[in-house]
Order: sequence, then C-alpha cells, then structure tokens
Amino acid sequence: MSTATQKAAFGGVETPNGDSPNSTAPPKHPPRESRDIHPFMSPSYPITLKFMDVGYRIKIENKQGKGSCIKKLFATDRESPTPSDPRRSTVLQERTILNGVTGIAYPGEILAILGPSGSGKSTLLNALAGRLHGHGLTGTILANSSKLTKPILRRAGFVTQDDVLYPNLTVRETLVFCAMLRLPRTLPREAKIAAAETAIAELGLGKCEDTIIGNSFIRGVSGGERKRVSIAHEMLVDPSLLLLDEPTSGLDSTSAHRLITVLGSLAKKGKTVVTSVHQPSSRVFQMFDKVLVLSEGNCLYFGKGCEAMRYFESVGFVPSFPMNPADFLLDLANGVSHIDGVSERDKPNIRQNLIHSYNTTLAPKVKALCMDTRNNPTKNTHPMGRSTSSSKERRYSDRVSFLDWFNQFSILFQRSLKERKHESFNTLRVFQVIAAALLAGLMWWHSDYRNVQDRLGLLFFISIFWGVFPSFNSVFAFPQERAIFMKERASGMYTLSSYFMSRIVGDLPMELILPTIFLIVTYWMGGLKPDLVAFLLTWLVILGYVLVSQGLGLALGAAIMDAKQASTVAAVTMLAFVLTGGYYVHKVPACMAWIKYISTTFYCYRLLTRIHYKEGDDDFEEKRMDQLVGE
Ligand SMILES: Nc1ncnc2c1ncn2[C@@H]1O[C@H](COP(=O)(O)OP(=O)(O)OP(=O)(O)O)[C@@H](O)[C@H]1O
Repeated sequence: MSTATQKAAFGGVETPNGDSPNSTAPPKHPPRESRDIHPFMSPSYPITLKFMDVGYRIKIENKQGKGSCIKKLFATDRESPTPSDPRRSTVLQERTILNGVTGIAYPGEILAILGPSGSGKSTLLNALAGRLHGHGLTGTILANSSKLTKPILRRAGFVTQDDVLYPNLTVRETLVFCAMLRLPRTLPREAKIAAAETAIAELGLGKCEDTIIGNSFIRGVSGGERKRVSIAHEMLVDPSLLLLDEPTSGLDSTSAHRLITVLGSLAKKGKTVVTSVHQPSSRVFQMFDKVLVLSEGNCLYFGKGCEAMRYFESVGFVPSFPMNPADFLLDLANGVSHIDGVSERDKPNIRQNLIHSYNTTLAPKVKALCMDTRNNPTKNTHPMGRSTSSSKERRYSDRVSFLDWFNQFSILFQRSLKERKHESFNTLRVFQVIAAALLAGLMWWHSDYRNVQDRLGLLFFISIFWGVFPSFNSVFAFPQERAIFMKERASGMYTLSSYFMSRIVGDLPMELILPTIFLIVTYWMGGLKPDLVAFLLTWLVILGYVLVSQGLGLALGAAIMDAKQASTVAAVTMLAFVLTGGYYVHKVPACMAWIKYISTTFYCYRLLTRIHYKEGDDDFEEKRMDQLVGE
C-alpha cells in the first residue's frame, strides 16, 4: 500500500499524536464560555463516547417449521411433517442485528451513522443511549472511560426517529413545560422560561413559537420545525451528548442542511453529536466530522467523512462516475454499485469484501484508538460516571421529596389541562351526555313515582351509564400517551405517581360537570323524588361513582397499555358489574354473594335505591333486592 493509501486505509482515525496533518485528534476543549449556555445549570462537561465491539442479538420465533397450508397441501407423504418432526415445532432463531461495531465520538464533533434501512442504525443509537438491555447486548460502551451510569445518561439527550410530542400544545408551551419539568426545582421559574426561550432562539423556532405542534389529523408546525422542537426538547438540559435518530428523514435537502447546520453549531459548543442519517445530500455529508457506515449490522467504514472515498478507493472500490459520496457509500452498504473494475461475478461479494477489508485494515486502528486513554480529553476531569454526592448529582436522585413530587404534579396538571382542553370539552362528548339525559328523561317522562319498577329501572340506567361512560373515556388515556410517557420517563422528567395523579385530577372538572348536567335533566324529567335533599344525595353518589369508574378505566389502561385490549377488558368488566349490580337478579346464590362486593354498580344502585326508598311504598319492598336495602 502506498503512503496515501495507508493513510486512507486508516480512514482518518489516526491517534491524536499521529502524524497526519489533518488528523482527527479530539478537538480541543470548547471555550469555557460556550459551555455555559444556561448559566444556572451545572457546567456542561464534554463527553467522549467510545463503543467497542458492540453486538446485539435477538431471538425470533420461526414459525415456518409448522409449514404453510400450501406446503402442506402439496407435500407428498414422504415430505409431510410427522408429529415428531422438528419442523413442526416453533423454532427460536437468533438474529444478529449488530455485529461488533466499534467507534469513537469526541466533543465538538458530529459522528454520522450511515446505512441502508434495517442496517442497525437505530439499534446502535439505542445502545449508545443506554436504552438497550438484556443478554443480547454485548461489547463495551464508555463515556469518558466510565460505563453509562444514570448521571451520564441524564446528561445525554436522545431525539427519537418519531417526534413524540403533545399535538395540542404550542411550540413555546411544549418547551416551557419541558423546562419546568426537566430543570431543577430550585431554579426560579423565570430562569426556566429563559432556558426555553434560549432553545427557541438557538433552533430558529421564533417564527412558529405560537403554533401548535399538530399531528397527522391536526395541522401544526412543519416536519422540520417539529424535528427542531424535538431537538430543543433535549437541548433544554444542556446535554453534553446528543444522539439523534434520523433527524433529517422527511425533510427536503435545504431543510436537512439547515438542521445539520444547527447540529454543527451545537457541536461547536462542545457537545458530542451522534446522528443517524438515511440519505444525506453531498452538502450535508461534507458537514460530518466522522462517518460510520453500517451494512446489516456490520461496520464497513469508520473515519473522517472527507476521507471515506479515498479509503474505498484504496480497497478497490471507485465509482464509475462522479457521485455524491453518501450515495456511493449507501450503494456499497447495499451491495449494489457502479464501480470501475468490479466484474459482474464479484458484485454479490461486494459486502463481504468490504467487511473483510474493514476488519483487516481499519478495525484494528479504530480499536487501538478506543483503547488509547491518552486521547480521552476529559479523562479524570469531571465527576460524571463516578459515584459522587455533589449537589449536582443529588438533584438527579431517583427518590424525590414531597416538594419535588408536588412540583411535578402541578406542572403536569397544568400541562394536562392545556393539552386536553379540546378533548375534555369535546362537543361530541357533551352532546352524547345531553342526548342520553334527554332520552332517559323522555322515556321516564311523567312516570309515576309510586311505580317502583319504573323508578328502579331509571336508577339502574343511571348506574350503568355513569359506570360505563367514564371508564371508556379514561381507558384510552395511558395507552394513547404511552409513547410520550415512556420517552419522558426515560429522561427522568417525573415520577409515575405524579403523572397518574395529574391525569386523574386533570380530568376531574369535566368528569364532574357532565354528570351534573345529566342529572339535572334526567332527575326532574324522569320524576324522581321531588325533594332537594334527595337530589343532592343522588348527585353526590353519582359524582363518587364517576370518580371510581374513571379511576378503574385509567388503571385498566395503565395496566394493559394497549388501547384495543384495554377497551375490551373494560367492556367485559363493566358488563360483569352490570350483571352483578342487583337489578337483574334479586337473590344471588350464597356462593356468589361475594361478587357484589367487587361490583361498583352494586354499590351505586344500592345507595340510589336507599335514597329513593319511599315510606309506605309496599310494592317497593317486594321489588327491591333483599341484598340491597335489607342488609
Ligand atoms: N426487537 C426487535 N425484534 C425484531 N427485529 C428487530 C428488533 N430490533 C431490531 N430489529 C431488526 O433489526 C434490524 C435493524 O433495525 P434498526 O431499526 O436498527 O434499523 P435502521 O437501520 O435504523 O433502519 P431504518 O433506517 O429503516 O430506521 C431491522 O431489520 C429490524 O427489523
């Protein structure tokens, strides 16, 4: 190999003390002032991220062994699987998603992970963000020579591929609420708002700060702006390490360029930026300091972006016409190429050849660089990763004081009110309740109060309606917010209990207003006891019942976390409650007596019948269920 070729074969990853004039030595520490974006935060410590031989394997069920119907139909006796045939059983197969990926990212740099769809980019980023666990994950991931401890991970921002944001909040509200939740409670409110404003300015979101985020149903900010909001969301905590999963997907090349420029300016402030990119333009490609090319979980190249073409030339791959380096690398990673000097016979082996070339030429250099502790600019210079008890670290403690909890609760409550005001005061919902109230009122219109059958029927209808309606509305709450909840919990924004309580309390106003409207209409139209005390007692019973039903729906949703399944379980549960409510069966067998104690409908119906029991109403005694009033 010529000197030039040798240099290229190093992929621009020479050690900082290497003699390459354009060595990729870790950039010097960023200027002190640039590290203090938010003067009220702890200083931003640069992070050098090293990952060595990172592998990830998953076990997948292979059901092919059972044979498809077509296979079975056409199989001869000799071929058809017998019961003892191993082909009949479901086979657990191991699949390698990442195969010993090694690399290093320094503060002040952008490391771009390139590769075709399914090559393992997101998986690698998840591993680097400490979000992959289990036996399947192998290798070493170090941040400043320490394992990824919680304090380090809390200084890392992870922008996921999908923008997980509340659609009804404006850009400004999104970032202010995020600042309120993520920045230390001890920080004054004004400082937190200032942090959100800084993020808005830094990411050029000023123009759309009062526009709602939106989603596929609600028109909001553009895709590029939404992506920048996701980045700003992470920038609020002034992370030292920023990981982004395909931030440019869905953006035109100008917007993508603008976004990478923003990332470049963040990197210049001393942050370590690692991003996966699907198909960068040549303009975007030249902005990457380092590039890691993945193909089916294998590394094909790691090194400077500007030296990638030279490296591939050195191992015999030269494009037959001038093309965007990123396109060329992606073609190679896909095993497709327009290459001079590669015969048709060799084309299927392109990927194998490239993996072999990388493993023999580049990989040892990259590994040596990772092992070399001299090039860790931040080694032993900061407390992260070590178990210190400094006040900075203490604020990230998992245990929260009551004040912290209450602070989280009140912010989540305010956010919930803002986000869900459209949903709670949904006209369809109000219409449903008024329509049901009018229908019930008309059905029982002028009913004879002394007619016990009618009265019990109305009371039971009220019990069913306010058992089912709140449960069904609330059962979707947690499954719908699952993605946001998981993301926010992963960044340690709040505790589970503060989130749960804020949701319950946030829904309260509407949960209490709707039954009140319903009762006012139905009670007087249906001709229930014309007495104010009886009305107020009925109202109180219904409100309590609504709260229980809402809590039940929320709990079912939270436990199952799947909207479809949770609604089915809620339907079956409510039907069971209706059945055991005491209206259909007056005397249940003794062995089933316990069931009434778990039926909320039973309690509601029991209390309502007590309120509406009328002295001297002989018929009532006969009609009522012994278990209801007699106990
Ligand atoms: N938990 C899992 N179960 C099954 N397959 C998985 C799992 N995680 C990852 N994979 C598979 O691993 C491969 C790599 O996935 P990954 O999401 O990392 O790819 P990617 O390079 O980010 O793709 P894209 O650019 O399309 O987002 C894919 O083929 C994917 O189907």
